[in-house]
Amino acid sequence: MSLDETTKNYDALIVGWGKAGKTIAQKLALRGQKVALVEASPAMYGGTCINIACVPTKKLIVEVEQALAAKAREAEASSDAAIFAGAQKARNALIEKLNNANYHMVADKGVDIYDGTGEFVGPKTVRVNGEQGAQLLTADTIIINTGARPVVPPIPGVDSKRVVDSTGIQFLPTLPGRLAVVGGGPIGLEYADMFAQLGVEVTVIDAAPVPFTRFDADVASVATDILAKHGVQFVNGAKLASFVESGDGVVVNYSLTTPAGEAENQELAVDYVLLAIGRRPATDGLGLETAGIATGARGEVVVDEFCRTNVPGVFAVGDVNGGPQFTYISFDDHRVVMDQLVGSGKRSTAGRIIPTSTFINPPLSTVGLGEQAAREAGYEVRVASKPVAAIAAMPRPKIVGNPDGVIKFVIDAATDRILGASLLVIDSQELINLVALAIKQGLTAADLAGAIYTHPSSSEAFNEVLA
Ligand SMILES: Cc1cc2nc3c(=O)[nH]c(=O)nc-3n(C[C@H](O)[C@H](O)[C@H](O)COP(=O)(O)OP(=O)(O)OC[C@H]3O[C@@H](n4cnc5c(N)ncnc54)[C@H](O)[C@@H]3O)c2cc1C
Ligand SMILES: NC(=O)c1ccc[n+]([C@@H]2O[C@H](COP(=O)([O-])OP(=O)(O)OC[C@H]3O[C@@H](n4cnc5c(N)ncnc54)[C@H](O)[C@@H]3O)[C@@H](O)[C@H]2O)c1
Repeated sequence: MSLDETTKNYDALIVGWGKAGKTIAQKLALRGQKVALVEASPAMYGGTCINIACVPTKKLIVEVEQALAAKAREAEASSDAAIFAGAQKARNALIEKLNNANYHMVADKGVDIYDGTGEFVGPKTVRVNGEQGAQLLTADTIIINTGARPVVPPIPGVDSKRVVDSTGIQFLPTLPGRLAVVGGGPIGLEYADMFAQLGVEVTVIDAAPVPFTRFDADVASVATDILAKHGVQFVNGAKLASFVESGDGVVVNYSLTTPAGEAENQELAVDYVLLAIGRRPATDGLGLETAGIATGARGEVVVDEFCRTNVPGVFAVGDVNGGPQFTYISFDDHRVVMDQLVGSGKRSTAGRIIPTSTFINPPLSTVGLGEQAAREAGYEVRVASKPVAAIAAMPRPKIVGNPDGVIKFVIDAATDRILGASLLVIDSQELINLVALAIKQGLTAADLAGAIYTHPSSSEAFNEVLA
């Protein structure tokens, strides 16, 4: 949209092209409402997930895995660098298409799109600061959907061009020989595993005491071994000090604590550093104070279980409201807000069962309570667990050539109800959704064990593990 000096009024205004916001924009426009969407950058039409996060990272991972599998079969092997370059090319082609498709998905439904950063200048007034100038917009309903940004620690050398974030690493000019991944969360682990499988010397440096620290210890140990087998090295309990560029590389300086409690300085020379130590709600510069919209300690917009801020008519959805940072949570936030705007107003974020998948190879997926957490919650716990390679009733991992991993269920011994699961196995990004539904419906281990599954599939593991 071109910008002019008069204030434009809308029924609904969405600030930031996130998953929730773009879905709400389309639905309200189809209902005949006058809707505007403000996005800081055309390169981000469609939001973080499709442009720089979930989709491009999984495209890179899949391309690399498929090319490596082909390479293992071929007599004439392509180089790892060529495989990486091919994966980048495929990634770029896909993302360009999706960015364009996302633009049309919204614009073609009659939503007015404004290029520029949105900034509140009053409780119900947003100024778009664009290249062409400023534009004032008002609306009865305003939805903040600005996502999150990488956390950047205030340490020397952090602005080096050899220190890249989860976006920068997708555009490395060549495959590095040595990579330090600072942060062993999902971003760090997914990239670490992919680059290690490409023959890169990868070291994950994390502040947490052990790798996969948020998972059950036995599952974490199997996952750590698999990544170690792929070539990933882990440094845990690290305190980051600085990055120093040196020649064609960069040195990571950090310290470890000795058993005597003393700090021991360490350094690691690499070609690049991927910095992935978390993402913070993107509220800087949004003018929330001017609008009187409350924020919390991490900068998140404070909302209730209906995604409502303290200002009537203003909602915050997705990463910016400080909830779990997943695209599907943003999608669910959209359902909550739509129910407020045009439904019964009853749907809320309370009581969500939230599965997760970390796309290492094989993927590690979880839902519900871990073993320790279940015990701490007072349950008498039964654990049903089996290494994937030992599950006779599930030949699929052997068919596809990846029998690594473990399947573990945490069950309430008193009722036989499923409390949680950790699935480190091929296809777990699909299986975990079935388990999440089972937990939501209060199903028992016997229900899942007794179900009929197709063959050869991955879900038939449940016949055996839960028997
Ligand atoms: C590398 C990576 C991999 C990930 N992988 C997965 C995955 O596999 N599965 C998964 O579920 N989640 C994954 N995530 C998390 C997921 O990407 C986010 O949770 C999700 O995209 C958040 O969506 P959102 O609706 O909050 O907003 P976003 O999609 O983040 O959109 C926010 C938009 O607002 C714009 N914006 C910001 N400030 C302003 C402003 N002031 N004015 C106008 N526009 C503004 C931004 O440019 C952006 O386009 C990943 C994240 C990263 C970084
Ligand atoms: N597959 C998926 O669903 C997927 C994939 C990628 C990202 N995401 C989402 O994006 C979010 C952000 O991911 P992330 O991996 O950046 O963050 P994270 O918060 O999940 O993990 C950050 C890691 O960095 C470590 N860390 C924090 N400060 C540190 C420091 N100063 N020095 C060393 N280590 C430090 C933490 O111990 C932790 O292991 C995730 O929480 C997740 O919700 C999801």
